[in-house]
Parts: sequence; C-alpha cells; structure tokens
Amino acid sequence: MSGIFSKTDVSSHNKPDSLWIIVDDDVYDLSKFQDEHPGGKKILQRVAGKDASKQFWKYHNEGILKKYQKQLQVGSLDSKPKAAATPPTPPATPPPQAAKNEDKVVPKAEPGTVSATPGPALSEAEPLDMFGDLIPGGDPNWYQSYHSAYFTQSHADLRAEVREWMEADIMPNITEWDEAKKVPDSVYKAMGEKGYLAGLMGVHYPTQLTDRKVKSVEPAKWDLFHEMLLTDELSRSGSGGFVWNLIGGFGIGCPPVVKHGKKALVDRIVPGILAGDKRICLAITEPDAGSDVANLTCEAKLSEDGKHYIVNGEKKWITNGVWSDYFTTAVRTGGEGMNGVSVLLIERDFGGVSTRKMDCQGVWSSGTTYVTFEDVKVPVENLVGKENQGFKVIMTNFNHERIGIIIQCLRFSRVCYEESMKYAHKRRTFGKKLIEHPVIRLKLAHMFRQIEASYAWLENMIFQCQRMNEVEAMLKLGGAIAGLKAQATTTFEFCAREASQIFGGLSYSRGGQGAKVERLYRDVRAYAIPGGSEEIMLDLSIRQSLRVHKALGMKL
Ligand code: HEM
Repeated sequence: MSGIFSKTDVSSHNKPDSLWIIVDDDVYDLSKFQDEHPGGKKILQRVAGKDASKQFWKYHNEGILKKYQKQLQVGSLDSKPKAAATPPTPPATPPPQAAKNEDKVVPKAEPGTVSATPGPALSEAEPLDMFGDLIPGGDPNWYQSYHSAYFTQSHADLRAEVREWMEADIMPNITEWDEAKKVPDSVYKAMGEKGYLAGLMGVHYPTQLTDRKVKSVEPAKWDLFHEMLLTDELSRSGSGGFVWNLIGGFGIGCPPVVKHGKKALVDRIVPGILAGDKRICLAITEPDAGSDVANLTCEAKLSEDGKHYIVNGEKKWITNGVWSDYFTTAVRTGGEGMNGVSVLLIERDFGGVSTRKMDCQGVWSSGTTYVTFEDVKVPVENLVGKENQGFKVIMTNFNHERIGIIIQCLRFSRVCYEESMKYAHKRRTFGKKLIEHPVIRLKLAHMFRQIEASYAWLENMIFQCQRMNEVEAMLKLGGAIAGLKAQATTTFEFCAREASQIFGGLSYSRGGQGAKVERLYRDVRAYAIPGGSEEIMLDLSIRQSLRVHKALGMKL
C-alpha cells in the first residue's frame, strides 16, 4: 500500500483485468474486488484508470473507505500533499487558518436578541477544545467550545479515548455484527480491560473490586458525568443492539448485586464480571408481567433445611440472557403484591436454567432471551437485599436504568440528525442540495430543538443524582427521570422518522448510506417500551412529582 504513482501510471490500469481508481489522491486496485462490489462491476469499469472521488462520495460514507482501505489501497498519487495523514479521531482543534484574524468570525447580536452579561468566571466552566465534526447539534455543544458547568478536562480526555477506540475498532463492523446478531466476545472483554464496565454502575469507581483502571481518568475523579459520556460515545455506534450487547445486561444486572448483595457474594462474582470474563443480566419481566412488576409469578420456595431457594418460572425479553453466567432475578418468595418479591442472584452453573434467543424487531445483536428456571437450587447466600423486600432493590435500580436509556436515545437522535445533515449537504433533488429546501431544514430544526432541550434536562438530572444519595434521588428525581425517559424516547422516535424521510429509499433498504437510520428506526420500540413504557412513565412523572412536592409543602 506504499506505492507512489502518477495519474498517467493509474490511467494505464483501465481494463477489467487491471482496474485501478483514485479516491482522494489515494490509489485503489479493484481488479479482484469488482465481482463482489455491491454496486456492480460495470459502474467500476466505467471509471477504471480515473479519479473517481466524486462518484465514490456520492454513493458511500467514510466508513466504507476505512473498512476496505487495508485490503484495496495500493498507494497514493505523487501529487498528494505530504501532510495529509489524518488521525483516526476527528480534529480536536479548529483548522489553523481559522485562527487568522481576517478569517475570524466575530459573532454579532441580531437586533432583538439579549446580549449575555458574562457571569463570574468559574474555572470549571472554561470552554474546552473543539472536538468532532462541529455540526451544530451533531455533538453536545460543550464538544464545540461552548461553556459547560459540568464537563472538565478529564471528561474531554475520556471522550478522546473512547472515540478513538470506537472509530478504529468498532464503527467499521457495526452493520456486520448487527446482521450476524452477535458482537464478538472480545469486544465485551475489551470493555472490561479498559476499565469501562467498572465505571458504568452508578457508583464510585470500585477499586476494591477491580484492578482495571480507565486510562484517561483517575478512579478517584470518576463521576456520573464520565459515566454519561462513556455511554453517550458508545451510542455513536448508532446501534441499540451493540450498546445493549455490551451494557444492556451488565448496566442493570450488576449494580443491584454490588449495592445490595452480601460481601462474600460480591467478592466472589463481581471481579470476574468487571474483568469482562463473565456476563450478568437482569431478569424481571415475565410473559405476563412487564411494567406491573408487583404481579410477577416466578416462584422461589425455601427448602426445608432453610439453605436453598427452589426457583421455578419463566422470564421473557431478557437482554443478554443467552450469554449470561449470572441472572439477577426477581422472584416471588411471599404473598401477592410487591411485599412478596425478593431478588436472587441465579447462576447458570446451578443447573435447571435454559435460555432461548428471541427474534425481535430491533436491537438484533443484544441477545433478547426467553429464560426458563426449572427447580433451580439457589443458596440463600445469593439473596440480594432482604427477603420480601426485593421491590426496594428493583425500585432503586430504576433511575440508573432509565438514565442509561435516556443517554442512548438522545445520542441515537443525534446520530439520525447528524447523518441527515451530512446527507442533506450532498444529495441533490430538483437542482438543489436537500439542505437548500426549506422543508428539509424544518425537519432538521425540529430534531435539533428536541435533542438540545432534552440533553439540557439530562445534564441537570445527572447533576442532581450526583448530589443526592440513592434513596433521595429515587424519591425526588423518580418523577422527573420518568418524564425525561418519555421525552427521550419520543424525541428518538421523531428523529428516526424524520431522518428516514430525508434519506428516502436509502433508509428503507438495509446497509449502505442509510444503514444507521434504517437500523435505529427498527430499534425505537426497544427503548419506548421497556424500562417503563412511555404511558407509564408520563403518568408516573406527574404522580411521583406531586407526591414528593406535597411532602415538600406544595401549595395548591
Ligand atoms: C474503493 C472503492 C470502492 C469500494 C470499497 C466500494 C464499496 C461499496 C460497498 C461496500 C457498497 C455497499 C453499500 C454500502 O455499504 O455503502 C457499495 C455500493 C455502491 N457503490 Fe461502491 N465501492 C467503491 C467504489 C465505487 C465507485 C468508484 C462507484 C461509482 C463509480 C461506486 C458505486 C456504488 C454504487 C452505485 C453502490 C450502490 C449504492 C446503493 O445501494 O445505494 N462504488 N460500494
């Protein structure tokens, strides 16, 4: 791949048996590849020996070049600028010419706008370097040199670390993994090795349970904004299946064990999970009990000697179940209703645990599973929390679970918006680029306003969670977080729909330029239904907030 060629050299490879093309000053040999080219070989033969950059960018995204570069690039043009080597991560600083005075854009207030009076300078509120593609709304605005009260340099360092990994090792493979309905185990293992799993439990970085550390953030500095950012950057994959494969079971199944499990149990199983060697999931939902958790029927009967629970029952739609070693399971140990529910950590090795992968509309690579427990003998040491008080364990887990869903939904909304914005700048209809049609700008504007408003609310909720203890957060924030979950899932649904309209047929067929949008459109329901359906969330948001504010002294 190191050859240097002139345009004349390339032009001699203009036949099917020796078919070279130029894309962005790099030279590709497509002689063997042409037969497997999804766009057909004739189209390649027509540009054989020529610069095909314009045609290439019309039909493909950068991901395609990255994926095939190693295999197909044979060199570069002698006229290629020397300093053209680009880092895998988008530039974190503006291009040098932007610094020149004459090019500097000085924002001016439009008549009628209120000009801001700068407040007292907070050191942590200094804007950070620019990062990413700088599409307005394509990333949170603190990525783009706007002030933030929440994010500091250590967040920016983590952002660069995760994005580099995602761009190099993950993004080029997402579509393939989704179609295969499986992410390689090595990726989950890498999540452990990089210390990411340990940072995703809504607790202080657990150095007592793992010797892994996140490269760019000291464990003592780790906070909920690092956690938020990590999930956000993973979600740039534009695949709910990918994100859930890695953290869909872990992120909701492991925290209850860490917070409410007995020390011996935690010490025995959690280090292996955090290392990425073992997998865990949360098993609550049943064929006949979803949002109404208090109705669950999977039963656990204490053995006569009081040493074991014998578990029988079924669990449905369990994310990661098919690959899990451990199941954090809600069971009925007592009478009807919420006061008869307990949580048990069931281990696959106990025997009597069967798992079957379910076929679902979306999140294909997440491993949605039907689980059957038949006379599973679970030692009483595996009780998480107290007997018949499992509902409290489940309830305190909800805020963390829902915040994860919110972060993912908002980034998926941004992905839909960002992809649409990029496509609208290249696709032409009726003699104009899509972005020049007001009707398309209107769609983008409606996406943008919902994403930004929801993200600001999310930042506020994360900040509140950071300042409150878990029980206070459960009571005081439960309503608002439920409302924000509904806000995030409806925003996601809206953005997936509008992006799909902008991409047209390209988001109706799978793969290709519309791949992310087509996939995310299928993933929408996986976010709007579980973790509390939109209807339940909206109702809860009002009921819970009223209850709390009554106690706070609300006057009506
Ligand atoms: C390095 C060279 C190239 C590679 C590796 C490549 C690879 C691919 C791949 C993987 C696809 C499937 C769709 C996708 O996943 O995006 C595709 C589709 C396509 N390619 Fe290429 N391609 C190359 C060059 C070209 C060139 C030079 C042209 C045009 C002259 C072209 C025209 C097309 C067309 C028309 C499609 C179908 C697009 C659609 O379904 O909407 N390709 N190509």
